[in-house]
Amino acid sequence: MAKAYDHLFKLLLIGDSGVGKTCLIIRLAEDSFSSTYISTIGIDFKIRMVDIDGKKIKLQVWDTAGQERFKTITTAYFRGAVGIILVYDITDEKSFENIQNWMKSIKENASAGVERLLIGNKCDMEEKRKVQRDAAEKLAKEHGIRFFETSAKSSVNVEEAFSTLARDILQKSYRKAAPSSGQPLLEPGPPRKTGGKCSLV
Ligand SMILES: Nc1nc2c(ncn2[C@@H]2O[C@H](COP(=O)(O)OP(=O)(O)OP(=O)(O)O)[C@@H](O)[C@H]2O)c(=O)[nH]1
Repeated sequence: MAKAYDHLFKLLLIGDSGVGKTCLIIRLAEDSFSSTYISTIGIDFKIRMVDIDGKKIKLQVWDTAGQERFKTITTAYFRGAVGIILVYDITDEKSFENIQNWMKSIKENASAGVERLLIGNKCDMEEKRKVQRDAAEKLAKEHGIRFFETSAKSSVNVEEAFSTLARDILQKSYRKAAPSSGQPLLEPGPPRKTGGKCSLV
């Protein structure tokens, strides 16, 4: 029987409580949204298949609890992830400031070559914006990672963010498999600058 997928990528979403991690995963896996807030207890995951450059990728997306009291449990899952998405809420300055702490936590707990991506969620709430796009772009650049503004509610950039991360991981795995060539074996993905535009801005 043919294998159902070519690669399995374990991804992890981290960020303060209430920024929309669960909603982003539900948008990705089920294409739905609920405004009822049920804080995640511990950790959970959902599956989504994506097709990247003709490869079937099974994304196993882990949802962590943002609350401080679950930190010991959630950081234990960092090590197994090949990709980590750091999420803040564009209407919540504190959640953006805390991205630095989440970065530190990745350094302390995740595997060395883990691929990271920054998301500013809730970009449908432009009138309540507290975090300017420029500031987030600058932070992403400093860390050499990509940045997207998303809305789990309005389904803006959610697919794009996850697909881009999956593509970057895939490219990296091919480079690793053929280190002597120094070239990716697949077509290169989009340019490495920060990407994504909240179309509702
Ligand atoms: N307007 C708007 N609200 C959102 C969006 N994403 C999430 N929310 C709302 O924000 C609240 C928190 O969302 P969750 O996805 O539960 O947040 P979380 O980051 O998983 O929170 P913890 O589980 O406590 O870590 C809920 O009321 C959601 O409906 C979005 O893109 N736009």
